[in-house]
Amino acid sequence: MSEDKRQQALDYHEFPVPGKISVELSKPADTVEDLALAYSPGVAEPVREIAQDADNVYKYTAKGNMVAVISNGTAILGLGNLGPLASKPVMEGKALLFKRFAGLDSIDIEVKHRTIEEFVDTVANISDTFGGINLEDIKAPDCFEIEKQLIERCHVPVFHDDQHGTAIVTAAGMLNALELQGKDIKEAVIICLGAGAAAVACMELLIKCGAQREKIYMLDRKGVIHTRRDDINEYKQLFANNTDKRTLEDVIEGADIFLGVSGPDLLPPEALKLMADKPIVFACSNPDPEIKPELAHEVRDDLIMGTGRSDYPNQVNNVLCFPFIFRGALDVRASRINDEMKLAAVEAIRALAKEPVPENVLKAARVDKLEFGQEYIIPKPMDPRLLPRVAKAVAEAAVESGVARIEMPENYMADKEA
Ligand SMILES: NC(=O)C1=CN([C@@H]2O[C@H](COP(=O)(O)OP(=O)(O)OC[C@H]3O[C@@H](n4cnc5c(N)ncnc54)[C@H](OP(=O)(O)O)[C@@H]3O)[C@@H](O)[C@H]2O)C=CC1
Ligand SMILES: CC(=O)C(=O)O
Ligand SMILES: [Mg+2]
Repeated sequence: MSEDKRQQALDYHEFPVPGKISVELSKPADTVEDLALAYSPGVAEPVREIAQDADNVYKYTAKGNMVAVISNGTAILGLGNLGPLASKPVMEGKALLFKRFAGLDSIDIEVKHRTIEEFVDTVANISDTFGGINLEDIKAPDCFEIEKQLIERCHVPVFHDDQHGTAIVTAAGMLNALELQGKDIKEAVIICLGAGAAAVACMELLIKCGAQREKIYMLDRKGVIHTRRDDINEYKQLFANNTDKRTLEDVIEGADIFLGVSGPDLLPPEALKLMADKPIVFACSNPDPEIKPELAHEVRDDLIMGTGRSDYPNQVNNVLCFPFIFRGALDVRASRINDEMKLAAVEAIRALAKEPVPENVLKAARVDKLEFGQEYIIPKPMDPRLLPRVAKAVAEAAVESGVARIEMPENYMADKEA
């Protein structure tokens, strides 16, 4: 990032007030009458109602529209384990996106802890306060155990965004990119650089979309994950390939897909040259991708390229999912976010990229034209149609799969479709 842009980013966060979120009141609190309703004595009435029937909490408090963004700062974007406090700007950023794109109130919570048990206890003990829990930037393999335990213990949806939000958006973009490149997911040879939270979830969801496990080569810092390695955890084990290939260069020759969910500049241009015709490269590490798009386009003119960033075409980033999947889940009070809801989100995101793009989206994206093709495989985050399309698809899937605790609201999202 240039010095100029760096300062701009710091100023954005510092001025006119520090940070990116604040709390606003939804009720008047000006007069003695207002205060007698908002606080003592009036507040005792909803207290009594909730004590009698816990469901009344959705009627009388902000719970039903509130998501907690919770991190321990152990895998902050691709910057690594920089601790809970340093993760705060990212978590405030996620809260900003929840509000901006889905109207959901959101608060960031950064947890200092020693053991997985301590983290899980902390989150489980406060979870009833919120309509949903969005876990963020927690490193693998801890994230898998943490999410599993929290799903068991919490009464509201728990969703590790780096796993499932990333996987949903990757699958949506990948299916479109494969279609454009004329390739079949069942035949595709897939290289996944990174073997953590995002990698494991992305590969599992691509398999649900038709990818063949044996055609996937996953790599961590030590190279290819293969069946003769004895240093891999149970999650990497699921992707141990029975192969003699050991390095990125070994596996990438003739591959159709490269997904980077690892770190900056880890895909050398020489390796990209080895890929099959019409390759797909999603270099999703933030803020710095596994290969810069300029460099990738220099060595290949037949590729479809995506990154996690806002300032290049094809932003493959979980922002296209998490605001909307929570919106849909909360609006039907889903008890969990299941595979049916995830696959519904994939299809809804994917389908939107094939529709004509409205003028206001072009304006916000600072482009003259966007048309389904190499440079536009996935919607822009500021596309207002994402909210009604994805939230509705998710809510309907929740109802149909039996995890919704209330019925589909009448004319759900109709006003947002205009
Ligand atoms: N665009 C998007 O929407 C998203 C992008 N990401 C990006 O994906 C990356 C990983 O995030 P996440 O999965 O949450 O983090 P994790 O900490 O869970 O996993 C990181 C993985 O990257 C691997 N890795 C790191 N450096 C190298 C290297 N030099 N060579 C090979 N593998 C390497 C690690 O290997 P090992 O297991 O050996 O330590 C580990 O498997 C980050 O850059 C993040 O920004 C994540 C989520 C969403
Ligand atoms: C986008 C995101 O969540 C990440 O890079 O971690
Ligand atoms: Mg993240």
